Amino acid sequence: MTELAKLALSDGTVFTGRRFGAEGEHFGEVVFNTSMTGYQEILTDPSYNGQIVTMTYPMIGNYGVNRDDVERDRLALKGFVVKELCREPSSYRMTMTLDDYLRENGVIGIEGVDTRALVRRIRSDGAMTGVLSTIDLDDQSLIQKAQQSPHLVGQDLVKEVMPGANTEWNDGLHEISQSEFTPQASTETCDKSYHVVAVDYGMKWNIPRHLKEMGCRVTIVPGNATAEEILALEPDGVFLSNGPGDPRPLLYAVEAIRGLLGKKPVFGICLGQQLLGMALGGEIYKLKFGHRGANQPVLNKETGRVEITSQNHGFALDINTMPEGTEITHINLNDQTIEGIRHRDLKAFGVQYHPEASAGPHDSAYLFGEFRKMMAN
Ligand SMILES: NC(=O)CC[C@H](N)C(=O)O
Repeated sequence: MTELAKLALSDGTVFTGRRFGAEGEHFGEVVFNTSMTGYQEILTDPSYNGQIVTMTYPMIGNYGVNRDDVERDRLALKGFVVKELCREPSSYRMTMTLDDYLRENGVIGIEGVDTRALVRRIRSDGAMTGVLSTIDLDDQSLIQKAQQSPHLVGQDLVKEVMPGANTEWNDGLHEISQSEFTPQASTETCDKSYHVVAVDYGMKWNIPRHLKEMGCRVTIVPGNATAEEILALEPDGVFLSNGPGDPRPLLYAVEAIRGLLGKKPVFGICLGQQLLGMALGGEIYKLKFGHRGANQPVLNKETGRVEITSQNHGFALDINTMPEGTEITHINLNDQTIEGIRHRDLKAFGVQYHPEASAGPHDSAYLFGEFRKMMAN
């Protein structure tokens, strides 16, 4: 059994490292995440379907993995790249090492990569396709595969991660997040048990946990549910989830959202916001290398406050295409891109970042409360 692994990029760069996790070969869009912790939440976030994720923090795996910090029961990402894997993790919550976790879940890991050099390539040339392999270690062959692999743009990656049927969601937030840092949403109890239908394009579970914690009844429906199917459930509000890939091919979702606008309050997060923006008439473009991390500064234009946010996206709404009636409520302070929109008359709003955190700061958890207020009025 070989211990080596290689990551080849479509620009011809090859990184050699040591294998951990599963063996095999996968292609994906190579992206980077700047979070210092939260690797288990990142690994289980379905929005990484189709991507090979590089962690910029130099040591990963030091607290192992546990049963609770999961955003889904399946790993959708295509590979995991780290500078140094911690082989002697320690945490009272730990049930397994990261190495074993990736092996059990069939995800290839590579360690010993100069992640700073890799990130500089992605930052200067933009996100690109790569191939991660433990079975083919021939540079030229891997580069060729990276160049011939399909690009993530234009593909519907939601259909691979969305659920097949409706389900009820019953879990609140984990006890560990109920400390002195308790998210504001959980302190806002509903005066009545609002029924939220959550459209699942690959939803992170901390979102329905927040809604449940607030006292809502939560029904999860597949990402391809029609407006009629959603309205038949008689929701008080509709939530549009995060999800993987390019939003532009997801015309079935845009059509469903158009059928809901003006009839029910709508709240979207990340992909959900992008689809909401498209339904309102806005256009999407691909960012050069995206925002992925747990400390992205966002200006709330209404309050003037800066929220430190958790993010994971490679596409964005084009600020110049947002139609009349749609306000830009939040702006990214690093690159001035759209981070939040609202249409008052249609009772719809969305954010590009992740108020559910997991992992990340809880500055924006108030947005779940905003959704509750919208359902109340
Ligand atoms: N986390 C998400 O919902 C990501 C949205 C979309 N797939 C993007 O990359 O921009």
